[in-house]
Amino acid sequence: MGVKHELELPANLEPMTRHPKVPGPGEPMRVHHSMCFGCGLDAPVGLRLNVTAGEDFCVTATMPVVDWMQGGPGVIHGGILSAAFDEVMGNASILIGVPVVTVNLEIDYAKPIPLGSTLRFTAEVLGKSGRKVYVRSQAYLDGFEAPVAAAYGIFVEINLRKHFEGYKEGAVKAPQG
Ligand SMILES: CCCCCCCCCCCC(=O)SCCNC(=O)CCNC(=O)[C@H](O)C(C)(C)COP(=O)(O)OP(=O)(O)OC[C@H]1O[C@@H](n2cnc3c(N)ncnc32)[C@H](O)[C@@H]1OP(=O)(O)O
Repeated sequence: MGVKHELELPANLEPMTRHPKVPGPGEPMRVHHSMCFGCGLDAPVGLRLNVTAGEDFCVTATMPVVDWMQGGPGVIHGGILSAAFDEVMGNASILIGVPVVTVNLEIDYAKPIPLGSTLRFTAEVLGKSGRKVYVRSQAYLDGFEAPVAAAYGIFVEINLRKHFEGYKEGAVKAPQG
């Protein structure tokens, strides 16, 4: 069995528009925090995902599968792949201009993913309903036509300032200089 889930979407999806200030197709998405495990370049350990804006509500990303990501011998840890999907899908949500956090993630792992390979991700926002944003992502490896893994995520719109109130004091800061 490969990728088998389909996300059940509500009937009352709302029309979406791409935010006018997000990067254009082919341009890199902005790093939302330099110490973010998913995309930050100052994070001591992190995925350092490079996400590129696509057309409409789509993004793409690539991720080299390096040794510290190992789970089973010679293959990626499922949690690392899940974190990568989370980051890529979160970036797709940015295209509609809504600050979100993840509330639900579902992953299909269809093939073992070897260390030394490079994963290619696609993600697209499928729709928005109230505060909920529905996103799908797929991961590909050279040599396989079908996705080697896939994910569905539900993200919920937040008030950015209020959501992180009380946590920011404990935030890890980027090293200076
Ligand atoms: C950082 C910005 C930069 C953007 C950065 C982008 C890239 C970063 C990507 C990584 C993102 C992450 O990992 S974020 C980190 C992991 N996630 C979190 O820490 C989130 C923790 N959860 C929460 O703080 C809370 O659950 C909230 C604030 C998200 C929601 O709480 P709330 O405000 O009280 O709202 P609530 O009524 O509960 O939920 C709102 C709607 O969502 C639905 N809902 C709630 N939970 C679920 C669920 N598990 N599955 C399905 N649906 C759910 C509810 O039914 C409701 O639907 P209805 O009744 O309205 O129909």
